[in-house]
Amino acid sequence: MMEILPKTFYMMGILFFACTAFFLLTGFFVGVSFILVVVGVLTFFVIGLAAGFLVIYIRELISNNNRHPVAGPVFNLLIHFNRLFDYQTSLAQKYSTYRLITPFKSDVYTADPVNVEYILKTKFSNYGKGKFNSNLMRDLFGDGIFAVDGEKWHHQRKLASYEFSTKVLRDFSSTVFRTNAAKLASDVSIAATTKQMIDLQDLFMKSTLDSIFKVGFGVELNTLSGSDEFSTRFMKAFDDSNVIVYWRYVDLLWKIKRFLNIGLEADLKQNIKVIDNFVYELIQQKREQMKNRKLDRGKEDILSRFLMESAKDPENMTDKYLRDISLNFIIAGKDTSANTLTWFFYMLCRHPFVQEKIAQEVREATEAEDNISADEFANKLTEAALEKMWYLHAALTETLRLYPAVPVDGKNSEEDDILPDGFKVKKGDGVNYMAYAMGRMTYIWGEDAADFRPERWLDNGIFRAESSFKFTAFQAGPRICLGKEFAYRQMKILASSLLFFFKFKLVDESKEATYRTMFTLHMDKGLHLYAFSRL
Ligand code: HEM
Repeated sequence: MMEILPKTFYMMGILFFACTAFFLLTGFFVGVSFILVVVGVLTFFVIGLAAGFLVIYIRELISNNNRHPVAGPVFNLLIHFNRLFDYQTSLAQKYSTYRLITPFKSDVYTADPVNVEYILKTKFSNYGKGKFNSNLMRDLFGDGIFAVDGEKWHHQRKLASYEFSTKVLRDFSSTVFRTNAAKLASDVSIAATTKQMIDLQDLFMKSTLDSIFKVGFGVELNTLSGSDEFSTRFMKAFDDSNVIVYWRYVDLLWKIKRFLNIGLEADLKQNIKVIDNFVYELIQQKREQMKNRKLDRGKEDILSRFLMESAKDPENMTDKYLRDISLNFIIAGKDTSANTLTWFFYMLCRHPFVQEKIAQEVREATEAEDNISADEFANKLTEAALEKMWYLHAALTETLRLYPAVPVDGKNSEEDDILPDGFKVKKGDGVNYMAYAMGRMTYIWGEDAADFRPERWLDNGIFRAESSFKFTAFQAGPRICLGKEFAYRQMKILASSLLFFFKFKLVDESKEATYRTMFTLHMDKGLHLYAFSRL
């Protein structure tokens, strides 16, 4: 019955379409206007498609094919786009793993740590980014580490892993973070003295962009000082592209719009031009630096390492490939840490007791005096001092549990498979793990899952990590985030500098913060605060 039903509907659809075409053509010959004919044909075409999809949907809904429960059609994502991650959370409360039906395949969404471990580690080779994700991301991410699998991923991962593990990079990055933390504290100090409102998200974005340029590419950017219009344009183009490319997941017509160069796709093209100019200029500058041996740190930054590789293998490591690699590192290094810090300060304003506790911990760990300057204080943020800040570490982790910088992450199934929960996945299905929803599940974190409680991460005052398949903010398995340690160090240095000198309050306590739906969990319209000097 199940096989006959859709075939009958398809036949009816074809018959319906043929009759329509016949009548419209007849109408055309007897003098009905061409526009009417086109509109008529298009209308019936859309109705035909909708009927076809309805058949597929009903079939998936009622068939008992040992597949995950159907939570709805993929169009539900479009309806709930502005609150997408909360919509996914509400579904995950009903089913730990569920499916959304698209016209061509199923998209599986899971919040089950056992399935997550299977996808990200046990059967890693079956769950890559896949063609679907790569095609969608390619215009912006190109062949960078976030968008590729196989040989290209291996190559980039290997070179970057080596770079991240060196002590030189670690020491140099700490120095850069301290310098930027002192700059940030000075900026906030001016706002505190003049009682001006600040957008902390904007300041964090600038600060983390400056850091990734200096550490990753050995280039001074200084967006925090606001002097460079070129980089400000780049940041705006970059954020807007992130939103538009994410929108493609719910826009079935994006390829047609790209072909016709209309709507958001036309905007994306313009934005990518701005981004490309910026990144190619960076690569050019870097080449000059290396040629003239003006590079003070020689081989230690990530871009230099890739440029040296490209000199050995110019055919494969083209400028376009270098552009992709660099851009993916900017995405990785800028938004994730800045967004996490933003939600962290939002949580501290909502929980002033936690804010005070961290300020006290910072004071004790650094043994800093009240009259210290921002630069002197930054120098007190040594590795030893940072290591003593367990409560701060726990509060950042608690923030990432509730507000993971990458709220949902998509893979693709290469072959038919069965997940550990016993349900089937088909070749070509999307398989996503939902870090945002997982952080809110009582079946993972207990009855107080929705509460912000840094204490849940502490055992006798010492930080206790959880399984990376349960706390998935940094992904897990062979593709686990390469910058995790780097990110914690940067976030701890920036947060402790601000909390030592200032107390923060929301400008509007009554307003609940929300996100702008995109790849990263960006706070919509920024984080507007007042800072008050503590000293
Ligand atoms: C709070 C901060 C951060 C969070 C929550 C975070 C989270 C993640 C997540 C979820 C992924 C997997 C993304 C995917 O495959 O689609 C990832 C990958 C990655 N992250 Fe991070 N990240 C953070 C900071 C950083 C920083 C600062 C860097 C570098 C400077 C970095 C470098 C990378 C790289 C290179 C990958 C790709 C790994 C691979 O595919 O093998 N991350 N990160």
